[in-house]
This record gives sequence, C-alpha cells and structure tokens, in this order.
Amino acid sequence: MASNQPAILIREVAKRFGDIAAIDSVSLDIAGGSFVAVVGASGSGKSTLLKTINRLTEPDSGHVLLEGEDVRAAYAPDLRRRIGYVFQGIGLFPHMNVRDNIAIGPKLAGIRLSASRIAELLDGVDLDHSYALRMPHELSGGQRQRIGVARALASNPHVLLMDEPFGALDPITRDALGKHVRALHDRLGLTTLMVTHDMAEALLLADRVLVMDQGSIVADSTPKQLLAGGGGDIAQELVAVPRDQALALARLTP
Ligand SMILES: Nc1ncnc2c1ncn2[C@@H]1O[C@H](COP(=O)(O)OP(=O)(O)OP(=O)(O)O)[C@@H](O)[C@H]1O
Repeated sequence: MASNQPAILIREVAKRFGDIAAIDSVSLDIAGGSFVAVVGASGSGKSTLLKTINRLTEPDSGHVLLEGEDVRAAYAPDLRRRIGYVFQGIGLFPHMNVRDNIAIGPKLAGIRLSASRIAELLDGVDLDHSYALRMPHELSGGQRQRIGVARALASNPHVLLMDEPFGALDPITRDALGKHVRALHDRLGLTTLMVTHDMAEALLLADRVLVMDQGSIVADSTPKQLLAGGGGDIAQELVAVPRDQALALARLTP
C-alpha cells in the first residue's frame, strides 16, 4: 500500500431504507494505523456506515476502497476475512468451544489454526490458554467479548471494525477491555473504526472522533479539538455529558 493512500476511502456513499436516508452521501478518508471513533444519536447511521466497509450493507451509490481496492470487486467472504468485525453480543456459536469459535473464519478458508496460534490470540486478549476448551456458556460477558476480539483478529486483518463492542459490559470491564483493544491496535498496527454511544470512551481511546447526525458526518475532530470546544453544537452536546459528570464528581470529592 502506498504510504499516502488511506487504508479506507469512502466516497459519496449513500444508503436509504424506504424514506430514511441512513447514510446521506458520506465521504471520508481513514489513514492507515488510525483509531477512529464514530459517535452520534441512535439511528444516526453509525452501524450502516461501518457495514458498507465489509459489505454487510450494499450502498445505493458511492464507493468504498479498502487499501486502494473497491470492496465490490472482492469476494465478500474474502473481504470479511481481511476486516475484523466485533459487535455487541458477539454471536459465538454455542455448541463450539472457544478454540473452534476463534478458528472458524480461517477454517472456512481452508486454513487450520495451530494450537500455538490460538494460544497467541488468547494471549492477545489477556486470557489464559486453558480457555481454549471452554464452551461459550462457561464465560462471562466480558470474556465472551474478548473471544470476539480474538476471533476478529484470527485472520490477521489490517482493519478492525467494532460496533458498540463494550456496550453490554460493566464499567470496570469496559474500561479495561477498551484499553486492551487500544494496546492491541497499536501493537498490531491496525486501522480501527469503533462505534460507541459513550463520548468519554471515544475521547479516551481514539485519535479521531466522527460525529454522525441523520446520516451525515457533522464533526470530524481530534479529542483535543473537541475538549477545546471544537466540532460544532452537536459534538459539544455529546462532550458536555462526560465533562459535566467529571465536574459533578469533582464537586463531591472532599
Ligand atoms: N435493515 C434495515 N432496514 C430498515 N431500516 C434500517 C435498516 N438498518 C438500519 N435502518 C435504519 O437506518 C437508520 C440508521 O440506522 P443505524 O443502525 O445505522 O443507526 P445507528 O446510528 O447505528 O443507531 P444505534 O446507535 O441505535 O445502533 C435508522 O433509522 C434505522 O432504523
């Protein structure tokens, strides 16, 4: 990949569902190696935008390039192996143990993951190797999400898409897993897009924050710019939530 070429290039992508413009002509470049958070109200088009990248949604118009290649030119299962995808309630196969769940993507491509590769993937999400033989129902919600991340990384993708990956977790697990994923992103040199409802999480983890409203990107700023008051009114409404909470806590602190 040429160094000046974005890892993901989105041009005038639009998607309607009946009367609703889920995405209204979005154009966007995502630099390789960046960690980008996508925030915005429910129904603003965040998930739809993410899914146009791995073709879980086909846009009505516009195009998406992954490392310079139009995603429509790729065979969809191959494309999805090149793009890790983590979503809330990760959807592990209940009748398969952790090892087989992690190995499913490569297996469908005819590649058998070695025990040492499974152990390495478990290490990556900070789980002991013994978890390989556990069944999904024997895991906590946080452990299941970790397995989801390990599974998403099993095919060595360059790009990781995460849709509310930590939404259902308690705040302490959520915080720890967020930091862990950011460290994995840095170590593996990934390009990561993460949808979150939590502006604090976006500000703390991402290099760049996109704010969506009614199918459009209304702010595209760094956390520093947002914390300095930039990004416009909709972004600032979202930034006000964690800021007001931090101020309220500071006032309560003896
Ligand atoms: N498969 C679908 N069929 C019909 N409408 C859809 C479909 N997928 C999404 N939509 C609509 O498109 C709009 C954008 O949905 P999307 O899931 O992208 O929003 P979101 O910002 O991710 O929301 P949330 O934060 O609630 O997950 C919404 O109005 C939604 O109802």
